[in-house]
Amino acid sequence: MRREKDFYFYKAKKEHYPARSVYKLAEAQERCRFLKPGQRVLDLGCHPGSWSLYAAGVVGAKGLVVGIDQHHGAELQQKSGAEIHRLCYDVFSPELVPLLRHRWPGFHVLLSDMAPATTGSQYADHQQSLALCRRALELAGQLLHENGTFYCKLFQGGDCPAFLAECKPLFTTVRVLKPRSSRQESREIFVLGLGYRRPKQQENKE
Ligand SMILES: C[S@@+](CC[C@H](N)C(=O)[O-])C[C@H]1O[C@@H](n2cnc3c(N)ncnc32)[C@H](O)[C@@H]1O
Repeated sequence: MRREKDFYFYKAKKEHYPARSVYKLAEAQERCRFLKPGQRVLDLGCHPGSWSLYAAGVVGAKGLVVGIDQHHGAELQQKSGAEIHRLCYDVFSPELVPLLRHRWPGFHVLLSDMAPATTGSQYADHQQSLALCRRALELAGQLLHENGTFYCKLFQGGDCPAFLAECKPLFTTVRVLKPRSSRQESREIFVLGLGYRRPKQQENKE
């Protein structure tokens, strides 16, 4: 689908972000203030790097951003903010969690802007997006600190309520956001989980 260069495209260019998608995180942050100085942030599907750059600016020099994407990306140009580590992995790789756990003691915020390659079938795109969201939620269970935040893109479809029902017991608050910068015709929405609560069973196992 051909994309019009709109207000957010030019704003991103002016503000030196590689993609207009940055405002889908920035708007959520302006509304809910979940990114805080000093936090460690895991950014799934980070390429080309706008969310990582934005998060690095908010968490600042004492924080850290780890971006994961199946595509290699060019080094990000940063003037200040947290150090950004980019790792080239498929999020379904079994090596990912041991590697992250070895290098960092968990994360305060897990972001996922992961999107499947769209097929033209709304049903197939929804199911593939849902698989990525479920993997992000699974990784949250393994890597997110108690009381942490989850912010995840989902292509809408019939199984949205089921996914929200899976999120609800794991967070104090679950909200669905549709930022203004997300195109009206796009089926994407964003699920925000605040206050991660590790399930009791999992607590006992660890
Ligand atoms: C919309 S882009 C992310 C844009 C990014 N948030 C930014 O602002 O620059 C979606 C990304 O998800 C990545 N992705 C999709 N499936 C993935 C997977 N299984 N593992 C890792 N990355 C994946 C894609 O490679 C793509 O770069």
